[in-house]
Amino acid sequence: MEIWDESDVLRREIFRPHHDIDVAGEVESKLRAEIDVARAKTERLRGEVRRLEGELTNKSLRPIVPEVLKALKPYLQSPKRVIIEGVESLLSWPLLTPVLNFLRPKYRNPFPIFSSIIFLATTLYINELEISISLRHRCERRGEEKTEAFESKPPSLSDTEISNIIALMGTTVDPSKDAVESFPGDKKISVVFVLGGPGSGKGTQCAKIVENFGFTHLSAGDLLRAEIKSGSENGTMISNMIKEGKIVPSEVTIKLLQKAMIENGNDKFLIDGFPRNEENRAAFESVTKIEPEFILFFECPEEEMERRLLSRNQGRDDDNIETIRKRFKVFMESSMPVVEYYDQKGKVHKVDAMKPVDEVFETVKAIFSPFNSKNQSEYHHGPVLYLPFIVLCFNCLLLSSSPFTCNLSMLLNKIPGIARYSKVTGSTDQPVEACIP
Ligand SMILES: Nc1ncnc2c1ncn2[C@@H]1O[C@H](COP(=O)(O)OP(=O)(O)O)[C@@H](O)[C@H]1O
Ligand SMILES: O=c1ccn([C@@H]2O[C@H](COP(=O)(O)OP(=O)(O)O)[C@@H](O)[C@H]2O)c(=O)[nH]1
Repeated sequence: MEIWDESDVLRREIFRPHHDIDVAGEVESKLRAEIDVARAKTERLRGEVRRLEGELTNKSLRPIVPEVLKALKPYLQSPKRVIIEGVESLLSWPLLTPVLNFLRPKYRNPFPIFSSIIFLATTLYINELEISISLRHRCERRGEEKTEAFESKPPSLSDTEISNIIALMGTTVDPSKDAVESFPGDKKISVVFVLGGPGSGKGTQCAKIVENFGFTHLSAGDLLRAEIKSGSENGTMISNMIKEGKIVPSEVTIKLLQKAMIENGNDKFLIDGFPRNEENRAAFESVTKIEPEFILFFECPEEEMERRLLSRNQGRDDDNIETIRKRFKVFMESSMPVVEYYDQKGKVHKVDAMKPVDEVFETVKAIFSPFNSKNQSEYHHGPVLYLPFIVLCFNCLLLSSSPFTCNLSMLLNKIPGIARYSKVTGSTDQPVEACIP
């Protein structure tokens, strides 16, 4: 706590003498924005670090040290923490342990390997930060845009890198917490992924498919926006990612999709706007064990999508020109590979989304025809749904025929309350006693 409070002093001590750089002000606020985005992930990774801390004392885990180093990078995304932990690690670095032992006889470092790793990771991170900051200063001197210079070497990992690390770490989701039930084993779930650039008309066509083919529409973007509104602990992180047009970590989106599917209970789902990258796709398939029936892919030029998004008027934070351009870039770089993956498997149905809404739906209808229309599917279920009613009618018929009435009366008479009712009202044609052999 003492070290944390003195972080500003420490930061100045570390950066100023060597690099003549003031990390306060604009650079720091940029870093803080990055920290906000990374906070949720960092929380989870911190748990992992604690687990690894214990496990690293076991010699058999030493070969994974380079991987642990990599995994620690996002944990060190906060410069404050980097410095504080750097200093802490330095103090507990094994080479210094004898000195410290001499100075403070009670001092013992229980995790020498882990401390070394933290120290190395810290050094690496500070180097990266240093490069980024000096790059910014050089560009500033040349009169270039400050933000561009900064963004050219952000001191954080990309989404894909973070996702890879999360995948590498394996257990970032605590199974005891927020566990999602699995699908009922006997139920065959059909899933269609609806993909296309932002504003290509996915949501519009999904609404029509729901009306005509009895599917349930799950928009990953809508689920994420609902999660923000619900005040969940991931809300700020999701909101920042959406504002930046970035892809929310798979574990968050998949958990929301899986929950919505289980709660809904239907067996046919349109999943709109997901998977958005290869990692989303692989994680969904491995978590849910569901392979999509096919992919409905809306092709639309960027100028048209841009025009549509700017006139969408749904009050969305990300429908502004700056974020729209970022979303287009993410779509081309991260989402198109998913379409290509399924295309190679012969699962993609491409639809020209430039046409008017109804014409687009004509093409969509032809693709969905094997799924039967909603009415037909209700018809198939008809006899099952009406079974109780049919049985009731059948019973009424039986009551009106005397031999059956007799048998039925015999049965009813064995139930005291009903027997009395039957005798008193004389609801059968013959006296009840006469029927008993
Ligand atoms: N075929 C179309 N022609 C013209 N405008 C369309 C068409 N399809 C959708 N739109 C409009 O474009 C905007 C974006 O459509 P939407 O379905 O929300 O896209 P997405 O879900 O792919 O982001 C909406 O305002 C919608 O009314
Ligand atoms: O699986 C998903 C779906 C959406 N998003 C985020 O939600 C935003 C809006 O997505 P949506 O599908 O609602 O809108 P679209 O971009 O298709 O117009 C995206 O830019 C992403 O930031 C995400 O991270 N993962």
